[in-house]
Amino acid sequence: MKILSADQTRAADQATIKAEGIRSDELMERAASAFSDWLMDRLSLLTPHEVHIFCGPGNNGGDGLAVARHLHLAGYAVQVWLLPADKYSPDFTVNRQRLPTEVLCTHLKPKKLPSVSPKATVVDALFGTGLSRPLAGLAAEVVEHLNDSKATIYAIDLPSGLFTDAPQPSESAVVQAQYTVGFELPKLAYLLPQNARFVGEWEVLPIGLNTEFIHNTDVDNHFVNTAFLTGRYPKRPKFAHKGTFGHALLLAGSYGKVGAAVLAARACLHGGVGLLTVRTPAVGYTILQTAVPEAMALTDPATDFVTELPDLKPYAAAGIGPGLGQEESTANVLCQLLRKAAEASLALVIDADALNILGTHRELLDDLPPNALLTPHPKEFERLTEPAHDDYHRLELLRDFCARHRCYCVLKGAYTALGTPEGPLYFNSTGNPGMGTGGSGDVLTGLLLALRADQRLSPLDAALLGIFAHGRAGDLAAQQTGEAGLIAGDIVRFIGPALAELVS
Ligand SMILES: NC(=O)C1=CN([C@@H]2O[C@H](COP(=O)(O)OP(=O)(O)OC[C@H]3O[C@@H](n4cnc5c(N)ncnc54)[C@H](O)[C@@H]3O)[C@@H](O)[C@H]2O)[C@@H](O)CC1
Ligand SMILES: [K+]
Repeated sequence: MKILSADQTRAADQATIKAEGIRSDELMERAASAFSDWLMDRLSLLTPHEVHIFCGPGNNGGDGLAVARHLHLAGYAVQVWLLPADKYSPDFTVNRQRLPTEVLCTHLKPKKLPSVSPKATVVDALFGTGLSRPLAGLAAEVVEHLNDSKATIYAIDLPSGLFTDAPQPSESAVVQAQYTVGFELPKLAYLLPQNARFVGEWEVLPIGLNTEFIHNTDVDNHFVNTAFLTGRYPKRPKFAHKGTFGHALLLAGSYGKVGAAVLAARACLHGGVGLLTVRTPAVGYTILQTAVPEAMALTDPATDFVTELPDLKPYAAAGIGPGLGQEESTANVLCQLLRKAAEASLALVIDADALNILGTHRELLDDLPPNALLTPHPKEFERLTEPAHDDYHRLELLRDFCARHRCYCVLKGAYTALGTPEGPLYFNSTGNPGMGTGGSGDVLTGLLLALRADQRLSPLDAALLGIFAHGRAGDLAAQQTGEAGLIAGDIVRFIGPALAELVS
């Protein structure tokens, strides 16, 4: 799914209105009735509900007024509260006139705000994508009042006070919604950790925005769901052989961290690789041969950490990092690998300690071969770039980093973001908090290594599929283990089923 900016959303509205020959209030009616149906599915008519709808002067307020009418006609006890303004949008005015006279509709006054019980349902329709500056005065007072009320707040399109595409000043007033319900496509603001306490859970409802306009619009950000991946992971051909799926080399493990190599190796095998060879220090030999008999062990001469790069000729892809340690001779191995990878046409996946080595030897970043795939979490990423002021800044750093080094970079988080050399970012939709557990990243590295070795997949598709399947495997595993009980090995067990769902 494309993620549109506020300006692009406005243009999509206009394109829809023009293409279908409808009035703008008819499009608003679609949005309002979709929201009302969604809300009424959650509110039972049997329990009396105090529903307060707070409306601003623009089309977000217009949506709120139309929702008030729908709920009233369905039998809910609704009260509307209007934010006074010099000017109201035309569609606000249309819906103000359409509101049945029995619905109580009151202008808000400073220092005399209505009492809202903690049991009440509040619809926040103060401001949406038209917010042009942080809230102040009465609007800010209303927002603080709603946040203090402890009522359940449902925000239409955006929690009021939150910008669509940029950070707002840290002290500004923003509604803390339990649910945010948008239209047609998700917004960037929904996906960032710093906005989680405002956005709450979110959902988007279809309202039939013009598909041709959306198709022809170039965007900076995409949201990756199952539909987005359709056609990217082909069925394994009947006459396929080990070569089709590639021979991967995994450089991983050091004394005390051979488990990371085991997890990555298992994930790689379950990710469908043709052949896997693992380079570990000698201390890993017995462990690996016992725990992962399907992999070949290519033991380093040193006992406790990897010191020598093997011949790269046999391999289609190499993964380096899980449990590797940061010894100087290991750093040399990484350095040689980077220098030789391009010549050997080797796809690279770089994780964990290999990223930390890059962080302390930043000059090595200039040697990254084209299309290398890096998988840092935010702290590791900042070691490669600079500290970010906020989540939006971090995404800009990601975009710049990938463009400068012609690489793919997976910034791990709740909505993991994939940066690409071409510029667009791709936000993943699978995964759960149970996956914040030791070894989860090693599993991702192994899976990505398998998909980068698969000769049928482009670097972009391999990365998108791997990130999505990793999260989905975690979701499938959590259904059995619960989130707290989930360990990295459980994710591995569900890689196969997660990938199977993506075959198309
Ligand atoms: N495709 C869509 O997404 C659709 C969107 N609609 C709704 O339309 C909304 C956008 O409507 P608008 O563009 O009218 O914008 P808003 O309703 O978000 O707000 C615009 C109004 O607020 C004022 N304003 C902006 N910042 C302010 C501030 N800090 N303090 C006080 N006043 C401020 C502006 O002067 C203007 O009057 C969306 O968020 C959505 O709810 C729907 O009606 C139709 C379909
Ligand atoms: K709102």
